[in-house]
Amino acid sequence: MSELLAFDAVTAGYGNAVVLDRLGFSIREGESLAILGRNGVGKTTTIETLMGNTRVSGGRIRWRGRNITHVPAHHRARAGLGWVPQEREVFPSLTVEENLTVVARPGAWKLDRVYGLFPRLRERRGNYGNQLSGGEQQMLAIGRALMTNPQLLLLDEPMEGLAPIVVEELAAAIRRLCEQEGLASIVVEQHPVLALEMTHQAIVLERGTLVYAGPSQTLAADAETLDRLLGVGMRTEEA
Ligand SMILES: Nc1ncnc2c1ncn2[C@@H]1O[C@H](COP(=O)(O)OP(=O)(O)OP(=O)(O)O)[C@@H](O)[C@H]1O
Repeated sequence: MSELLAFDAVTAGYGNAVVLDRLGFSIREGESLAILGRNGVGKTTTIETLMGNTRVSGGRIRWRGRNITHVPAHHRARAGLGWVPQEREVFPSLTVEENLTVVARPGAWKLDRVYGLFPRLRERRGNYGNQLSGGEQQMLAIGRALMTNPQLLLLDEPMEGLAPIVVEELAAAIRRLCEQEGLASIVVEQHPVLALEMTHQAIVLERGTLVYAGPSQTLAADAETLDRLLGVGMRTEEA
């Protein structure tokens, strides 16, 4: 598998405030990566930096081998980055189906395939965005990103505020995307147990710096490291 994305010692932040400090990691095609860390360590800023929304003052971002460090944000989205923002941002006055079709770009992901992944969206196809539950909105937000036929799906805390039963349904869909559909993804998550179950590789940040990188399964089995870096005991954590 060839390399899809690489952060090479990226230093970035907002204005003069530096948040990411020489951050380095990479993702190969078809690979999923969990970005973990406590509150405020720079997880969302990593995604914002990838999307071109921060000020990069050092290092380099490579996308399929090309240096995109200073490529404007709108060009990056078109290059195949499918972002599902934390706020979900579905259009409230469009139906589910309109929300999906309005962003469609050519490729293998079409309405039927999205409905296959999220049967609930098919059932709600005629409902407006503002008539959906939080879980359905999240499914729609992911479905919208898929309709753009991305090469890398970026999920920022997809489970936030959702009921446990919906979390299970979403986690299964995201796992299917990574394992069966072979779509590369980055998952930012507060719940390490869940994130590690959904991904191949994991990194942990502390104050904008990389403090751990390795296979998700290895980290999931390492209760001591999880506790030390993330303050969670695997046995006691509730997903
Ligand atoms: N738009 C912004 N302007 C200035 N500072 C910001 C901005 N967004 C985030 N920050 C700061 O950057 C730091 C990292 O925030 P970030 O949201 O990336 O962390 P995070 O790991 O995603 O946290 P959380 O898990 O709480 O969402 C924080 O100190 C935050 O206050």
